Amino acid sequence: MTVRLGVTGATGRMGREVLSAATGREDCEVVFAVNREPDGESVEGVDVESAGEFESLVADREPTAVIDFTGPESAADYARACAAAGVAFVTGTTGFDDDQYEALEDASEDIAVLHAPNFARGVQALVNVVGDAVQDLPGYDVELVETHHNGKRDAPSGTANRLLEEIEANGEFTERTHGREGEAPREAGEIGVHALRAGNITGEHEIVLAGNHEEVRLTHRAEDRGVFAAGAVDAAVWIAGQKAGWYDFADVISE
Ligand SMILES: NC(=O)C1=CN([C@@H]2O[C@H](COP(=O)(O)OP(=O)(O)OC[C@H]3O[C@@H](n4cnc5c(N)ncnc54)[C@H](OP(=O)(O)O)[C@@H]3O)[C@@H](O)[C@H]2O)C=CC1
Ligand SMILES: O=C(O)C1=N[C@H](C(=O)O)C[C@H](O)C1
Repeated sequence: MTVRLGVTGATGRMGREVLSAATGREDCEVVFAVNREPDGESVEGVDVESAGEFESLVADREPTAVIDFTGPESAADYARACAAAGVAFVTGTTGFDDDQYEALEDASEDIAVLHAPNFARGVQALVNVVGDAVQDLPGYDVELVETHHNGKRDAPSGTANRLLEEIEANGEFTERTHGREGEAPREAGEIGVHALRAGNITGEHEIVLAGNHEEVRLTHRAEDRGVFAAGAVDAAVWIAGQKAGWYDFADVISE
């Protein structure tokens, strides 16, 4: 079966990569792409249409799934529109507030919704191991450093927040310290969280565990945005066969 894809945020950094990844595959077809202000542009041979046309494009072109990399407010709106139209929704957008995230969760009652703050397979592996590392090293200090390009809006990154959930799962760490300044020494139960924004860096996440005169560093470095786009297209192809519900990238990888 060929999966019919709609793409939002088509002229953005990730939208362009998604179009490049999707148009190079035989198991999917891009049936439309939209951006907020497209300016008559085409990306990878796909005409980019106005976001205002989204609902009529969905009705006319009948996508199986929509892939979204826009911003939290628009992703929540697209989730609602996809739910109304019965179209599966895959989003890699990060930086949601509680209400926006709830809109995605509500949509998953009617359609298949998959949200992943990071579509790199290596990040999923990091998510899988970080909790074990914390568990195996009780009493060690843990700090997280994430580094991204200077155009990124949200901090800490969505991936950092996901990793922090894993680190906090066993209850040893209860307080996030964002950045660090002043005179007080580090306290037990504290995780330092540091966001760097510089140049064109695609995305790096490092967890430092230190104690007992030793240190462990777990690092993921994305070398190219194509890795995220490939994962998002894999997710959209996978979700085409799924019933309404909430999914994450681990569900895609585990099959
Ligand atoms: N899960 C993952 O693996 C990854 C997630 N991300 C996340 O994806 C999101 C996008 O990142 P990135 O591509 O770098 O950001 P960009 O700012 O480069 O791209 C976002 C695009 O969405 C467009 N846009 C904004 N609002 C709408 C709307 N209502 N309808 C259609 N298009 C809209 C923007 O248009 P305009 O410029 O005109 O506003 C822009 O072209 C971020 O939240 C980021 O954190 C990024 C990389 C990987
Ligand atoms: O905005 C980005 O670029 C990225 N955002 C995601 C995040 O917030 O975790 C994933 C990746 O690190 C790139």
